[in-house]
Amino acid sequence: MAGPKKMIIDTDPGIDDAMAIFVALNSPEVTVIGLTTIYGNVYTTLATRNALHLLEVAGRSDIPVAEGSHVTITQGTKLRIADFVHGTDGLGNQNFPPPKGKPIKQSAAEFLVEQANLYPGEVSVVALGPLTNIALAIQLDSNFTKNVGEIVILGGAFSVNGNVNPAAEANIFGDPDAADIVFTSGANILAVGINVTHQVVMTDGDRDKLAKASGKFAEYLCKILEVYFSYHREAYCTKGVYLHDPTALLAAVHPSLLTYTEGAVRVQTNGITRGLTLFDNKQKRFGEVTEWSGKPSVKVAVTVDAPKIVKLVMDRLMFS
Ligand SMILES: O=c1[nH]cnc2c1ncn2[C@@H]1O[C@H](CO)[C@@H](O)[C@H]1O
Repeated sequence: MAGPKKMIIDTDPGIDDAMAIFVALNSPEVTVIGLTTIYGNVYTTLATRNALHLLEVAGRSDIPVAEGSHVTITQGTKLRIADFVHGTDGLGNQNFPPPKGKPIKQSAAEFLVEQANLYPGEVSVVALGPLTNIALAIQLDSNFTKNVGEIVILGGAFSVNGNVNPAAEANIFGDPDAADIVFTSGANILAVGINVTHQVVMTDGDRDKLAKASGKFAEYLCKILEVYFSYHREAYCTKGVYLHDPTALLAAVHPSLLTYTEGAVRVQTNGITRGLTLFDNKQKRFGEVTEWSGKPSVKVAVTVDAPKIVKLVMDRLMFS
């Protein structure tokens, strides 16, 4: 029998990132072998600080944190930071003390390449932010796409509106050029877009249950969740929050909870639809060569067993 799946979480914590990291740390099916950091919900420096902090909260400072890129793959420095979703500190404006730990010397891309080389075919990368680090790993080592077991991407809006604007989902919008490199790289990819994660909602009632639980993850999350809930009330008029990152994480742990389709995905890199993810469903055999022709297929999630995902998230956050 194979042991637990080795997992690297590329993350921009982020309130739903914190939930996903805690779920992973409480999932016996996986061993988290490292966190790599990226901008998105916060700038990369703060993402690193938050990643170290969350591991300290969990009592898992043994897990290495490798800092990722501070700029996009095209050296862009005008980043879109979603602090209005997560608070200016990324973790619900709680002013937590700085972590004691430090990131390792390797960059995120170097760490990803090293671990994929060390355990060929065994490492699952769960990418919860813009895809810059993953694209850098692909550029750093031409064998990375073969060595990495799978890349589960939280990102894209497949046949639905985005959440940055009608075209684009936040993680893909964060670095569309990197996303296009990753989607066309030939790696074993599963994309979990907001067409799926918007079906997975933690309700106000679930949050009340979490508040009554005594586990350390539940206790911590109840301190930081309010900012995320109030953003959803205002932006979406929902009585609850979307479980984006935990859903992608659990897609790596229990793939049978989702269904998916396969085909090439390209990302629009400029214009008003910058960040748009476009999937070729192969229902038409095009007479001409297109920008999708000959590109490797990826898996794109289509349906999700939302009640089971919510239950797993709740169980793993309440009993810790
Ligand atoms: O409305 C939004 N704008 C920007 N980012 C968002 C929004 N809602 C959630 N996220 C963040 O982006 C990823 C999903 O697209 C999630 O990681 C979530 O934390």
